[in-house]
Amino acid sequence: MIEIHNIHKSFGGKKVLDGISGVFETGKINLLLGASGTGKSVLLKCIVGLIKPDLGSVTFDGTYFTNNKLDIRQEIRRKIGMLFQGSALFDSMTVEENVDFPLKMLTNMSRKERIERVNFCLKRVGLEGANRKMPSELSGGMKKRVGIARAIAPNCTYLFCDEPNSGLDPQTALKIDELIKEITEEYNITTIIVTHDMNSVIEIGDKIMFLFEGKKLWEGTKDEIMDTDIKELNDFIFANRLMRDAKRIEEEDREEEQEREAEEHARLEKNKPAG
Ligand SMILES: Nc1ncnc2c1ncn2[C@@H]1O[C@H](COP(=O)(O)OP(=O)(O)OP(=O)(O)O)[C@@H](O)[C@H]1O
Repeated sequence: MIEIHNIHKSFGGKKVLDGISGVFETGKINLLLGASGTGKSVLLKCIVGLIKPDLGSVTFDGTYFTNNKLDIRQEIRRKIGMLFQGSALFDSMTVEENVDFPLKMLTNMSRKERIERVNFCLKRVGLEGANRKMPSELSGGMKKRVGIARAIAPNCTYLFCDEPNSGLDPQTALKIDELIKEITEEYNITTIIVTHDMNSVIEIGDKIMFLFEGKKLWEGTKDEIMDTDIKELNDFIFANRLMRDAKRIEEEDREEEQEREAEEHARLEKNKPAG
């Protein structure tokens, strides 16, 4: 579990994060949702320690991270896997070398053990045998898979993904979402995904935190998100026509159900034996 408390961050007098607190649960997909420029990526970077918050703290499974001693921060960092926007593979390295990279940097594994681990991770993301390929030979979806294999290679406890779907067609995006969800549940990882994709919310969002202009305006589950009365959140969700249609259909179904129940009730009342 990751806990953040009262995170503030400004750049040159411009407030980007304004006192954000919350909990990200283990074995769950935790989404940071919000429009462009609302501070999602900055919050993610504050959590992993790439940006130092001006105020506030982050705790990983009870261990204080922000401003803690370097060796403790490094120990936590070793447990973090990152999937960057655009995959960020090393173009001059093969797939195998890309996935092996964090193992070389972060573990004392022998070469044989590392290659076994690389092969295991490639198989897990559906890329068995792609070891010798170069990133330039891969599709966008395959690159994301290599990025996921690289992120989980050192047995990460925490997984951070910055818009893992960007640039993918809807079908491939769904497959990548499902893969991240499966891996999260299988290895009991605390996963945080930055997104503005409502499809991801509906498909895999166990817990959602909605940011607006640097503030947390709402948090809840995907089943609750369609029924809030927060204007900014509704404007965000229903800017998407498919979401408006989904909401309309849900409301029509609910009305039909209520009518059916009322008719059934009236029928039972009518047929009640007198006295
Ligand atoms: N290093 C930085 N220096 C100055 N300003 C920054 C820096 N990083 C981010 N910002 C500003 O902080 C604000 C929030 O940026 P952030 O990247 O977190 O938005 P976002 O919600 O992730 O948007 P998107 O969905 O477009 O990626 C933006 O106005 C951005 O210009």
